[in-house]
Amino acid sequence: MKTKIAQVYAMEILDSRGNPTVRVFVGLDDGTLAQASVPSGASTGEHEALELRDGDKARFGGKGVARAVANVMDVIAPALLGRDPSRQAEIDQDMRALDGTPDKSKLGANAMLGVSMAVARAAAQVAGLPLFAYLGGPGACRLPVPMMNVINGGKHADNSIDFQEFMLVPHGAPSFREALRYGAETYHALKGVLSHRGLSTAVGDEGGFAPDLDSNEAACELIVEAIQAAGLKPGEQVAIALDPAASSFAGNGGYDLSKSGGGHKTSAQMTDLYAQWIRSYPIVSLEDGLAEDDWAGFTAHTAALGDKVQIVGDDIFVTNTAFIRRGIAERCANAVLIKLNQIGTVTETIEAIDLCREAGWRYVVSHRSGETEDSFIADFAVAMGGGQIKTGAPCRGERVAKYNRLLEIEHELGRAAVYASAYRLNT
Ligand SMILES: C=C(OP(=O)(O)O)C(=O)O
Ligand SMILES: [Mg+2]
Repeated sequence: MKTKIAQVYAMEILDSRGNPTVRVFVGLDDGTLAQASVPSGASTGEHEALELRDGDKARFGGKGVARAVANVMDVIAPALLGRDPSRQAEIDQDMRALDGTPDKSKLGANAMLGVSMAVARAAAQVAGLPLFAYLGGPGACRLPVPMMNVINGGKHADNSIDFQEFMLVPHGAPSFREALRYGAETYHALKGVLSHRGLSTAVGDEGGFAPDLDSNEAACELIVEAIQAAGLKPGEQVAIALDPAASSFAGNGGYDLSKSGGGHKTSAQMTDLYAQWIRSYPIVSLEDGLAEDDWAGFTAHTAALGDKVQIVGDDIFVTNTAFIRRGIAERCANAVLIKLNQIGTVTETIEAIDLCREAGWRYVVSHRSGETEDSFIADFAVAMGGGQIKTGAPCRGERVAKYNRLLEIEHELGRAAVYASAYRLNT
């Protein structure tokens, strides 16, 4: 007899910014208990599925998630009791039908995703498999190259940098374990480089340093210096990825680099700026170099830069197949940032990834700037086999939880583990 869902329970917990978020427990009739916690973004795309918040100023300034929690227990739970947890796609479909809105605004994407992830974990436990193997099958052996955010700006830090994320990409390492070491050692070297120049080593939301710099470009220079100071080779062992998160500084028909005093730029001027940087620094990936509604700009941007670096769309696609499909038709990018809570169920996230695979696009499984200790995305990245994960600096518990889980998975896979060291965008 199949194991059945016997209990679905939710509670309000805190995320890494001290804001409330949803944790869901799914209990089965054989005593299995699984849980999952939902992350939360700050530089959110306009078309993301809705994160339901209470709006009651007396609790957490309106950011409470009591309504989402109640939706799990009062609306979703009764519909799932007695169901087989391995029927993930059906369960996700039924939750969507219960919600009935295009943006999940009735039940809340935070309520639905918590249930969706906890159901997957419960089913994996029943199958006697680690989550990555349950979701990815026997071929799930590829450890992702991490994108490690070591300098934070934009909406993630109160400093003078417009661009949100400057990341290390240790693509030249022989294994995930070594990649993590390259990243951690470069992170520590960067702290030394900053201190030596009298710059702040305080950190932003994702654990990267958040100094006040004279220009955005100075961040690339500091990172190259840090890679060398760590005894590693820039471009060969460790490269750079950028997420300017340009929607957050779009304005006046262009882009306002006002945090750094960099003036106003048109879409074409932004692309020229990136082209210059790509010539000067070992950059392999550029995410959201333009704003979410600048579709024509993205097409030109990809035509100009897409054969040199990976062009990743985050806010423009919001892990939504409708937007990704348009992006493929208009050649707006060559990769998609994948965030489970942008779309709100595990099944729809896998559909977005399937679309990328069909188009020959890459995909990067990603955390949010507001995270919890839940390491679901580590297993998910291995299961989906895309070979890339973005999950912050190699410090702060909520980021390190994902890296440490990837170390466990690599250990568990043993000789079968493959690090995507073939990741070479320029060849
Ligand atoms: C992780 C990101 O930030 P947030 O979670 O704030 O959207 C991002 O923009 O890629
Ligand atoms: Mg982004």
